[in-house]
Amino acid sequence: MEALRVALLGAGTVGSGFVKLLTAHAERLATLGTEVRITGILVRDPAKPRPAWVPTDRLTTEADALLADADVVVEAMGGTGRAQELVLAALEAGLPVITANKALLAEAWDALKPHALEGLLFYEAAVMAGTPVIEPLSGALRGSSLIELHAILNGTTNYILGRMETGATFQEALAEAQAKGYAEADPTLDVAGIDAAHKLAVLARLVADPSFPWEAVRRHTRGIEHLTPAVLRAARGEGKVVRLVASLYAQEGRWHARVRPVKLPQDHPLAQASLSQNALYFKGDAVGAVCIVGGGAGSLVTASGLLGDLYRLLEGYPGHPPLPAPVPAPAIEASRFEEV
Ligand SMILES: NC(=O)C1=CN([C@@H]2O[C@H](COP(=O)(O)OP(=O)(O)OC[C@H]3O[C@@H](n4cnc5c(N)ncnc54)[C@H](OP(=O)(O)O)[C@@H]3O)[C@@H](O)[C@H]2O)C=CC1
Ligand SMILES: N[C@@H](CC=O)C(=O)O
Repeated sequence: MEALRVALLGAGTVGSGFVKLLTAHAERLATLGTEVRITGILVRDPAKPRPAWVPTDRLTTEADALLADADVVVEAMGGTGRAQELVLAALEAGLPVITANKALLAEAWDALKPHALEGLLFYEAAVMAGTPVIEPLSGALRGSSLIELHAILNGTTNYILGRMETGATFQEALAEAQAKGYAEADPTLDVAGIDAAHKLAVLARLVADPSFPWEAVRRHTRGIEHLTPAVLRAARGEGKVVRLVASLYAQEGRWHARVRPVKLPQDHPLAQASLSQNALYFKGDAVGAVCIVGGGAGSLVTASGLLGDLYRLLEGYPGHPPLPAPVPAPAIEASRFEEV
């Protein structure tokens, strides 16, 4: 049986979940004729306590040696600093990279895009965790041109808003989301809308424009820091819920991206996403409306997306390709939501 050497970058919430799932899938993976072996796990502090199933003898701080001994890199470190250096080094050496890091994908796209076009970059877990959106948007839904897309893309803020509706304060709800492993290492990225904006930038390159600039999303991003239980109660009184919604729509002949809290009718498809769940509403010219709802954050939910990509790689499929060319912005008025 062939061996596939995996270099895992990170053993935090997502990385440790990946180790657990990979172990559970060892036999099924072997039926594909490959023994998948984690050769090392890059961390900052090997002495930190880890879940029992993380093999502490494989923890390392030696990134170069780890990459030199790998067939594939699974990146669950986060950030745009060291993660960017290592991911680019791996890609430039021709190694496939599976990543959950939407900040990197959003902000370092110019450097990553040529490798994505080569089929080396797999990133299902980066948007809506293990709930599939990258694969349908870069595959089956290419048969339709985008009319508009609206999505709840951040589990932490959706959890906070849901918990505030049932009596928690903002700070209590945020602390719970952190304890459950939903929040970013810096939770400002969640509550200020930046994490949702990162994910929207990733989606925009799959459905609107392969070079959609990160800055065009970031400068139209607002978070949920100003929301209070009283605001959420008032919305309920109108039959609405307040949610952080990321939108991509056409106006005056070009694509626009927005992330902001809006009032949604309680029966809107996006409002079906509860607590840490996410939801995506895609309207295409031929397929019509498609809605995908599921887990959007957390250890195993995200690790499932990483492992799904590993299966994709082992089955011989390339990574997720951006659009080959921009989709013309249609002259159709998009849905409007009331901002809060
Ligand atoms: N949490 C979630 O629900 C989801 C997270 N993601 C993404 O997955 C990635 C990881 O998130 P998460 O697991 O929550 O983050 P954590 O902070 O829990 O884990 C990060 C891991 O990376 C290691 N690490 C970070 N920086 C360095 C560095 N410079 N050198 C070596 N090791 C480093 C840390 O080491 P050490 O343990 O020693 O500190 C830790 O093991 C991020 O990109 C995040 O956005 C995506 C979807 C969902
Ligand atoms: N912090 C993120 C984690 C998943 O991407 C979120 O809350 O959605």
